[in-house]
Amino acid sequence: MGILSTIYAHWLALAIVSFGLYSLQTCVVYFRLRKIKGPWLTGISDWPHSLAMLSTRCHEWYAEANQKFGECECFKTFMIQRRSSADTPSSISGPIVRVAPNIVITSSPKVWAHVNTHPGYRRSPWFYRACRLGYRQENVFSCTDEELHSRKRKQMVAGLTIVGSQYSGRENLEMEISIDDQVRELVDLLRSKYISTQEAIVPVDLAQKVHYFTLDVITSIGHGNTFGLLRTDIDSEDYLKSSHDGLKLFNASLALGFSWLAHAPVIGPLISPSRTDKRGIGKIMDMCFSHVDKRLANPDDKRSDMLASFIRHGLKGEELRIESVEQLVAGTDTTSAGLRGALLHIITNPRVYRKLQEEADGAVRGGTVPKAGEGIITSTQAKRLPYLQAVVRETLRVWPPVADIFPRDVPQGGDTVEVESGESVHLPGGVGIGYSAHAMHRNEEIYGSDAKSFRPERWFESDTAKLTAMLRTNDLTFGHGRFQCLGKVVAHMELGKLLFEIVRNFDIALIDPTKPWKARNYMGLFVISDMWVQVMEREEQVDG
Ligand code: HEM
Repeated sequence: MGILSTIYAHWLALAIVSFGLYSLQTCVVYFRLRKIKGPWLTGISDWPHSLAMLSTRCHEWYAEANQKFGECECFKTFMIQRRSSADTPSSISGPIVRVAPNIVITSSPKVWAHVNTHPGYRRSPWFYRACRLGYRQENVFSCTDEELHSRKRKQMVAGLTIVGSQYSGRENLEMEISIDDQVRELVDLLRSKYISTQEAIVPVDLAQKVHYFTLDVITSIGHGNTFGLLRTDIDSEDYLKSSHDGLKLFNASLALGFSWLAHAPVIGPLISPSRTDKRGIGKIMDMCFSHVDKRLANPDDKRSDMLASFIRHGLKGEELRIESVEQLVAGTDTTSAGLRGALLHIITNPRVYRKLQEEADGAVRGGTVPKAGEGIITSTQAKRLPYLQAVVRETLRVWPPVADIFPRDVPQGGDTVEVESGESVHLPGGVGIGYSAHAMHRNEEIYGSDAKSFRPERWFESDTAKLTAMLRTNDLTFGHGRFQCLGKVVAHMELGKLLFEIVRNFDIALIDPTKPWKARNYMGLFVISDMWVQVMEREEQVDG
């Protein structure tokens, strides 16, 4: 009797055994984390998490989970203390909740810092492998192998920093000049084409122009050549659409559990992004690869940019090519989301807008920054403007530009983590633990009862201990420890310079305040569109 006829003869018995084994496995997985609560079905099924990812609002789902289900047996004392305390905040975020049978998330800065520094935790392959850009090609972000990741970081860190930074790399000498050029391009573009007056409104999609800006910055500091999107004011090659199509596809395949197919033999090479693709990430790859190849073909090129630094530090061949694509993916939607979030909060808060303009005018009058039209504010000057810096911090807090769970696998043998109240929780080995950005950065325990509101003044807190806790938590928006963002210096430079130059030159208002923008979360990155605004020249300009 053949194998098929044997299966046919015993199909019922086989079905019962399979179901029994599946149920047993589900129970075992469920019981490992039974003390940690989560939304309905998350203890036995990945579907609630998958649906949240497909909804493109998973950051909100994570935050709600923390808020509603943070009361687990492990935190009994924590919750009782909070409930009986006189200043009980209206919303308490539970420090650890379950979002899938084998995954928990935390809103505790203490736990998240521990997870990112304690040896043995490693990036969870189910998430990070889905961030590979080509067939089985690791980039620094997708890397789950600790040794390879650490080697890559060492080779790349200098290219993404500047003279006098914490890494003191004298590597990317042209970085600030390149960013200044793009700030100037964006201000000129708004001024030459999109100025509204009291007689006529000229709508402009600020989300799109900001994306042109970040893409031109990255290609300029990265490859020494911009796409020229701001100069031409058109994305004729569909770079934006290509990268967003790619993100959508990555997000859907991860949510539906198919992303592993892209690394499987035979089928993987056929479906992974490739430079021959006409759209998506493949198209972006082709453009980046061409830049790298041109540079390698001309070893006499004396440019001092990110690519030159990567080459000097030993990146070569396919690895160099793929890292140049990764910088583009990591450095555009992230900073774009930060800039758009800042601009939206500024233009919808008249008090904040006015205070920023007053600070800018005062700095011009005091001669500490260049007059409008005579130069772009330097990064050092921007860092000395306290209200501007408070607005940047407050934006990153209330609207963390990168908001996925960034899961790590707990070391084999498990680990015991301690939350802020001092209570300990044991996490079994192999369980994934991620981060709930919106729950952490809007936590009333850390930031006070108005934590959900945009109030830059909170950063002038006089209680030193409270301020220190706030600053430490806020710094986590760029990751932590050995996984911390490599582009933090670049991002801060873009934020400080562009926000200053926009507010000192223009008065901006939304066209339709009931629909400020469309924002969708794909794998933690925000694709934002339709941020229609009117831009007016400022009536009172300071002459200096
Ligand atoms: C406001 C803007 C930005 C935010 C909020 C941000 C946030 C983050 C976060 C949270 C991580 C850590 C992810 C993890 O833990 O797995 C990260 C990693 C990374 N970021 Fe950023 N990022 C920003 C801008 C940039 C820019 C402009 C670049 C490049 C020019 C960049 C390049 C990278 C790279 C290469 C990594 C991977 C580091 C590693 O794996 O060791 N980021 N970023």
